[in-house]
This record gives sequence, structure tokens and C-alpha cells, in this order.
Amino acid sequence: MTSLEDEVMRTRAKYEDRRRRVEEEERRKRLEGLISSDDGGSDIDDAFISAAQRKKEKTKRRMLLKSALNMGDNETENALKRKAIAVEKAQVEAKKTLLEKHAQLVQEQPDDHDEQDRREEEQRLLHSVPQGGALFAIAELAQGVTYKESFKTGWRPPGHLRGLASYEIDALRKRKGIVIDGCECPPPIGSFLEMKFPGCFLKALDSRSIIMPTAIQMQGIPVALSGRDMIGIASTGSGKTLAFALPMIMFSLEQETALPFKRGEGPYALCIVPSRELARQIEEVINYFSESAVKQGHPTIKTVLCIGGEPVGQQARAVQNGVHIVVATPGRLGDLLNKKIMNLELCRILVLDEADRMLDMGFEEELKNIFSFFKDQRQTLLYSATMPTKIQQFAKSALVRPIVVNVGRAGAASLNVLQEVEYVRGEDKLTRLLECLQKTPPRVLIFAEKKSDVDMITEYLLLKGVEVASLHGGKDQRERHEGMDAFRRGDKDVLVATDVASKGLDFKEIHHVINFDMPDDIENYVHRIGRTGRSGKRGMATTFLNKKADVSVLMDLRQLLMEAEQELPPFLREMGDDTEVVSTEGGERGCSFCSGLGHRITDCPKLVGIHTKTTQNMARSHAEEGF
Ligand SMILES: Nc1ncnc2c1ncn2[C@@H]1O[C@H](COP(=O)(O)OP(=O)(O)OP(=O)(O)O)[C@@H](O)[C@H]1O
Repeated sequence: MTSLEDEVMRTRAKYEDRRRRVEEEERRKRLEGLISSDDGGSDIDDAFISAAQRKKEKTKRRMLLKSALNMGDNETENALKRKAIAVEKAQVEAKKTLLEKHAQLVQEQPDDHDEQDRREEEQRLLHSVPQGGALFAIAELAQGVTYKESFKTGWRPPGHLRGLASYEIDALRKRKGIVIDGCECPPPIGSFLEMKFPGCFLKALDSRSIIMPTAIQMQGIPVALSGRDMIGIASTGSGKTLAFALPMIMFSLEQETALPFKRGEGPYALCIVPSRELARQIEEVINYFSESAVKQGHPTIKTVLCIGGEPVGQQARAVQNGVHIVVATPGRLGDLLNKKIMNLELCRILVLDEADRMLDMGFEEELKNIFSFFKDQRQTLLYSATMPTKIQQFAKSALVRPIVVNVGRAGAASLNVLQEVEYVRGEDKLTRLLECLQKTPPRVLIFAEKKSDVDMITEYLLLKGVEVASLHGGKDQRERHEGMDAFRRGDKDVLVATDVASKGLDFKEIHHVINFDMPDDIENYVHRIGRTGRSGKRGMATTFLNKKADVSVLMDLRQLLMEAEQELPPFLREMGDDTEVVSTEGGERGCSFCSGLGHRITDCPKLVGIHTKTTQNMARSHAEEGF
């Protein structure tokens, strides 16, 4: 046996032992009733909770969080150390004279004028970002068409919730961590039954062990069913797909029942997503519920997948046969619309999943083109786990009386993921990767920025006898599909992928996400690690960093780890003090342009990128026009 294999065996034994101890600890806690099996379930109907009960719940949550973070001896030790430092600081403070305290206060106080100047500069910067106009229909803009009223639907919340006072509804939201912005928002609903879904949906949910709605579903589904435009923000793996898919199917069923769709008609609902794999996954969810409805005697809901890499002819025929729901990626959808194979004349519901990512990934022009095909008002639902302030502002201006539903901070990492960060030199990455694979049982997802790195890692792991599949944009559709499927089925233990697999994909039982390198922006990091720790389960993420990582993204990562109460490695700890970066705009945390917590808008690398690009474009067009 080589020394490396020897080392790997030892590491594996170490982790096996650790895992066994963690499992034993979990079992013990469960027995003690610290981990309740209905976490995420609803108890929304009992509006009033006693103070004692609330205290008990708070303690339970704290214990849950502690176990979610998988606190080991080291962490506990560090927490004690932090506490000791805080006590020491407080003692020093107490010994200071009043004069000393005053002098310190004056020193710490920001100069009012400086602060004012900074606020003005930040505002100026925020408004100086060009808004490309995606989400607006050009024809409507040109004709000055604006919609003032939301859609009216026949759906109503159950009577006992309609009768609640607004402070009682606010209390329900508060208990579930739901924050809303927008007028006349329907109340959150704590059960699928009370959302008035047909029995076949309830049965289908039940057979997938989906009993109670998650927080985003409690509020997002009533908003969608009452016809309102919305922006839904909730952490990765929190069930956003059903929050938009169920209303889409329900409305389509209602339409088909009232007046069956003929050849050439439809789609009635359109869902646009950034990757082919995500589109396929959403189509499968929709088909599952549609089929369950058919079994109970409801009409068939036809869903067509319109994605690149597949023959256009087949998709065109399916669309032309009459379609209720289309799930698409922007490129192929634009193609079908431009060639007049599809139209959006009847389309009334528009969903953009991972909306901010699509704009960030440069799909803006495609989206602008697609929006120009809308002939009438539509209900727009935007969803993501990350939604930078600027995109929210812009989206709000394009939607009709939108309601923003927030569960947790936009851009926060899932608290179900234990995040570890390691300093690994470039030349040591592969061997360390092999060791890291032993940290958890399969399945493991490895992310790398470059396609060439994905291929290189895959080859290395194959040589080492690991059952591995890979996925990136350079592969043909058949290879992409086969790799994904093998991993989904569990035939492969490891999937190595670029960011094409980082958004929205829901693989069962991913225990570990390894970032072979740090992505360029913090939002991608949040989406990547969010492939584990889904649906209330726990997972682990390991990120390799070295000198090549961008300082700004490291500062964002540092704050993100602190926010999730994760341990900082020494090299990240040394990068700054533990104070939060607070934007001057309304006390907002971090950058008011992107989701980064580690910098202000004045230091935002993304903004610099946009300004550089705009300046270059202007210079190019001036040159072309002979200036
Ligand atoms: N109410 C629920 N109870 C239990 N499990 C649920 C519930 N709703 C959805 N799930 C399951 O949770 C998993 C994650 O859901 P989903 O893919 O919709 O997350 P998401 O919020 O869209 O995540 P991402 O931000 O990564 O796209 C899925 O396997 C889904 O079946």
C-alpha cells in the first residue's frame, strides 16, 4: 500500500469514528426530545403562545442550531474562549473613568458630515447602475402601458384567517420568520388543506412525505393563489419550487376545466430557469402532480420542456398541440418565440426561478426579447435564495403591486450546512480532495470554476477508483443527461461540476459539497453549498482557499461564516475585526448593490465590473460611429 493510500485509510477510520460519535450524540438528543421530528411543520393555527412555551421553543431552537452546526469540542472551547475575552473586555470597560469613556465615545463617533457625504455617494452609485429593462415588455413601455391592478382570482384564504386582526397575522408571520413588504398581503396558511388544493394534490404531497408547508410555502402560495405579483426569497432547499409549481398547476387545471385548450393554444403558465437540468427537474415535479390529478379524474395538464441541446422539432410539435405549462431556458425559449413556433398571447403566469442569477449570468438580453412577446398583463413570480437589493428594487418597479416575501436574509447561507474552509495550496488540492471525500459517506458534489478543472478532477478520481460522474457546459446533452442521471440514481458516488449544477438542483442525500475553488461571487457560493442541507436535513461544505482567491469575496465569505456562527480559520480571522459592515442606507447590512456582507457599495467589485463594461461599450460605439 502506498503512503497516500495508507494516509487515506487512516483518515477514513478517523472520520468513520467521528461520524459514529455524531450519530450517537444525535440519537441521544432525539431521545431527549431536543430534535423534534416535525421541524418546519406548522403550528400556525394556535396564534397565542404562552411566555413559558415561547421560552421553551427558544431553548429548543438554540439546541437545534447547536446540533445543526455540529459543534464539536473545539467549537465549544472556542465559544468559551470568546466568552472569556468578552468578560475581560467588560471588566476593562468597567474600570474606565467617565472622562476616559467620553473621550472614547467622541473618537468612535463618525463625523456627521463624512457620514452624510458617504450616504450621498452610495445613493449616487446605486442609482448610477444601468437598468437593462429585462422584466419590462418593450411594446408596453413604448405604448406607455402600465398595469395598476393585480389579477383577481376566485381563491380566498380560509374564513378563520380572514377574520384575524392585522397584528395577529403579523404575529403568525413573526413566528415563522416571514417578513413581507407590500400592501394587502394575504395571511400565511399553515396547511396545504387550508390552501384549498384538491385532494389529489394532498395525496401526492403526502406520498412524498410532504405534510406541512415550509415558511416560504405558507406565505408564497397564498400570495400566488390570490393573483399577486411576488418576489420570494428563502434559503436553499426550503421548498421554493412547490411554492410556484402548485399554483401554476392549479390555475392551469382551472382553465382547462372551464374551457379546454385547443391546438396551437397556450402556454398559460411559463417558467424560465437558468439551466437545462433545473428545467428538467421542475418539469418532473409538475408532471408528478399533473399525473396525480389525472388519476383522480381531472383533465390532463400538458407540460412541455423547451431547453437547448434537444431537437427543436419535437418541442415545436408538442407546443403546437396545445400546452398549459412551458418550462424553459432563455435561449431555446427565445428561439421558439422568434420563429413564431410559440406565442405568449394566452400566457398569464410567469415564473422566473433563480431570477437574480439569470440576470447576473448575462441572460438579460434574452429575457428582454422574451418579455417583448407578452401581449397582456401577467402575474409574475420571481424566486431565489439570493436577491441583491438592486435587483429587488428594479424587479419591484417592473411588477404590479408586488409583495416581497422574505424568509431569512436574502443571500444568507442555509443554517443546515456546516461550513469548513481550508487553506490548500494549488499543488496540494487533489490529494486533499481525496482526503476530504472521507469526511462523509457518499454522495458528494464537487464544484470547480473551470470546465478543464472539472475534467482534470474527474480523471484523477477515476484513477483513484472513485465512482464519479461529471457535468459542465462543454459536454453534449446526452453526456450531461447520463452523468446527472447516474448520480441521481446513486450509481455514482461523486459528481464533479461547474456552476451549471449549483443553482436549484435537488439531489437526494448529498452529504458533502466540496468547493475545489472559491466562486467569483458570494451568491454562487451560497447556491453551491445549498445543494446539501436541504429540506431540513443537515450537510457539510468544505471550501479550498489559497492566495488566488479574490480578497473582496473572501471578506464576504468571512462575514457570511460569522453570520451563520461558523468557526473562522485563522487566515480569515486575521483579515479583519469582527465588526459588521453596515451600509449607511437604512442600516442595511453589507453592500446595498450585491449580496456581499464584507464590503460597502463603494468597494463593490461587481459594480466596478459593470461600470467598466459600460464605459468600454460606450467607447466602442463612439469608435464605431467615428467619434
Ligand atoms: N413542505 C415540505 N416538507 C418537506 N419537504 C419539502 C417540502 N417542500 C419541499 N420539500 C422538499 O424539499 C426539497 C427542496 O425543495 P426545493 O428544491 O423546492 O428547494 P428550493 O428552495 O427551490 O432550493 P434552491 O434554492 O436550491 O433552488 C425537495 O426535495 C422537496 O421535495
